[in-house]
Amino acid sequence: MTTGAVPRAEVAGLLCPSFSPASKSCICYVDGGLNVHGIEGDIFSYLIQYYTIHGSLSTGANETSCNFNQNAIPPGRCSTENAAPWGRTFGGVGGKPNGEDKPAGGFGSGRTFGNRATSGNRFEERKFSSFDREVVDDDQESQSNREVSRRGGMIAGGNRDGRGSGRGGFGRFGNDETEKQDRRQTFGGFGSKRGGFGASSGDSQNRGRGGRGGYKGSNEEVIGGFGRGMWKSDGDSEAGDGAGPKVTYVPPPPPEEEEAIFAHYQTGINFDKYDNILVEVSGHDPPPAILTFEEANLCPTLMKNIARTGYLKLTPVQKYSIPIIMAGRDLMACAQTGSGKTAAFLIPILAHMMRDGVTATQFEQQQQPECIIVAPTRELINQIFLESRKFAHGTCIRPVVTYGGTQTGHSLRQIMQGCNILCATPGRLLDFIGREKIGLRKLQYLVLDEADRMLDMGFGPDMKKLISSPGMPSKENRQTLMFSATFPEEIQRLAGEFLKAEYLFVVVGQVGGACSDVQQTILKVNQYDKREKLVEILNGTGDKRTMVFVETKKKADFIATFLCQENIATTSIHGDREQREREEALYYFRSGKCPVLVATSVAARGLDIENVQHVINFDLPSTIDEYVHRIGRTGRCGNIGKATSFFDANSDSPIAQPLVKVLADAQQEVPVWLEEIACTSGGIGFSSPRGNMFASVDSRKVYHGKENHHSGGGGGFTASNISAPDESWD
Ligand SMILES: Nc1ncnc2c1ncn2[C@@H]1O[C@H](COP(=O)(O)OP(=O)(O)OP(=O)(O)O)[C@@H](O)[C@H]1O
Repeated sequence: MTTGAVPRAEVAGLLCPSFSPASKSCICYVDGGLNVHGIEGDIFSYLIQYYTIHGSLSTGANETSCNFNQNAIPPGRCSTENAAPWGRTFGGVGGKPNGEDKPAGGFGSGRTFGNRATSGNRFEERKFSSFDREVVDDDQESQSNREVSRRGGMIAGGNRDGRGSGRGGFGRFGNDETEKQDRRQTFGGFGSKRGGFGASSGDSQNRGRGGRGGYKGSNEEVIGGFGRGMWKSDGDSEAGDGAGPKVTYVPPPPPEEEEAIFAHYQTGINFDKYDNILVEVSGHDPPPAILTFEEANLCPTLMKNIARTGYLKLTPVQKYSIPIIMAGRDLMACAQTGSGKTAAFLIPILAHMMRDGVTATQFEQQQQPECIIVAPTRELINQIFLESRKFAHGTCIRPVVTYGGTQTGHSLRQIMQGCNILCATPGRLLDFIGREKIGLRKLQYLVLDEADRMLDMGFGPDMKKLISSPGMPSKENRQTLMFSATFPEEIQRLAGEFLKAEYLFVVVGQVGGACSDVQQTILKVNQYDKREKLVEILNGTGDKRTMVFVETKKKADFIATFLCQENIATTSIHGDREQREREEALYYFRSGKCPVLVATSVAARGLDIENVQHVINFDLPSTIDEYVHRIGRTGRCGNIGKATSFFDANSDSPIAQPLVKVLADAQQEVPVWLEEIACTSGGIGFSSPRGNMFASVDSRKVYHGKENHHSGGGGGFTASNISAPDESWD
């Protein structure tokens, strides 16, 4: 596989075990599945995609470009002599890129990818070549990383210290534990191999630890903490044992100008229809709902902030949740995506804090927040933080955010300046509690947003750790609030551990129901035709902001690359991208510079992006709850949206049954063929724990009535085997 190997030589910044300086070439071969051997195949293919998307590859003394000649394999030869620039070789059909007479075979004649991806036979360095790298400024410490980023994440010339967060993604490349075998087989060179640089393809703990890694920069910040276990959901490698790279990314500061702080988008034509949705409150002695903000008896500053945010009317979840929270009750609330759950908990919490005269205390070594909010993804927790800033504006209450993938020193400095509301992802929160930077003595409110996700297998252990942390008030002595659009019964049961026995359960509409403002279309498209169909749809929608969901991180990059080649301005977000890149991707998507965002499930929940008009499930998710969250990125706050899902009968049949139910419940057209598949498939073992059962009731009633809602397709899941997805989210 490798001949004349000179270890640690580089190919375009990639350590290439087979690089020979004499011939400036490396020997490698491409197998039938398009796995490139000899230079860490998966990583290599990822690099190609990466450079194609980010287009910052340059060639220098220690760099070379590679081509893979499909006709000459195995083995194929890659060399500087016959190489076209990388950005131009991807996607060819085993021949000459774009008609040029080069021996470059391209990388596209695999079983699934490639043949159809080659209209131009060319990936050019275009719109995304620099990604405006200066948008977010790093601090001094991360100078070298800045260089890394400008160049697209890799540095030529040897093992650079100070890679910092670098291309941490490689560390986990190939760790797609949940990637389905069938998909792997048809996915050509992307996703069939495990491992990679610093990868630990094992369990989720290792995933987090080995995570972004393999490199250790000289300027690493060694951080003590709870040790390995706690990192499993964090997804960055500020590891407790100092083995991971330092994370140096400092996010841009939040806006200070009032106009930006209170920026919001318009409610849609269906906003008033929220009033017609049935709301059910279960539990003892619930306080009555309020109909207007005035009835909530909020202090003038908060009222003013609410008005500036553009809220005139309460949404149903707010009508019920605000008085419940203000009455000091624990709450589990389930309401459709985009219907204002964030404000439903922030407003009453802030109302209490303002009433109690809470003020931030600066420069205390250990901050004691009154409220902790946790959410499963970095972008979501940041969004919640920005919302809390709106409502707290002009008061002495200080919200702070901290999440993985960002420099801890920066977060700590923010916290030290005073912290009343701490918005955090779980790994980072546990770290700070473990390091006694955050104390829990004053904690009154614990909020789990996307609570079903926070309690499932992925984050559940972290949440348990959190509630048993030293100083954590018992559930009797704190107020615990849980919000989501989906609440599988098993998760509801688990939630009991966190909530007082007499908690209230508010259900707006149906638990797990899709937002009825989203027009859902299911298309039967087989694996091989998906890309063509995607391009057809995107070409027909012009500049409409569209999110395209795929199943794996690698595929996200691949599809983004492919769309770029098709001249569709696209960016991507997934857990193998650096945090800086993730935020840039969102920035470009939000601003409309890249109207298409290819995403994994990391972007499925909570993200509130204005004007997302279309969600495309290129791959259907494996659970119906995930489907509901994904399509909920559009049709928010009374606006209408569209969701199109590609259904491949070979792999998606198990979700047919719950899908039919979701469509029917949302008064959507159910294709006859889908109903037929649903009838024959049964959905066993695939759907969410609730299978095809859509409880519109509090699961406590279910126990009392001894009903069994797992018949007919629940698949016998228990809470502990609700799968953690492909992503490490936190
Ligand atoms: N009462 C209101 N009036 C007008 N706009 C509102 C109101 N409440 C919330 N919004 C806006 O609606 C949008 C969706 O709210 P939010 O993100 O809280 O939804 P969500 O229910 O948490 O959705 P998801 O389930 O996807 O997390 C936000 O832009 C928010 O500012």
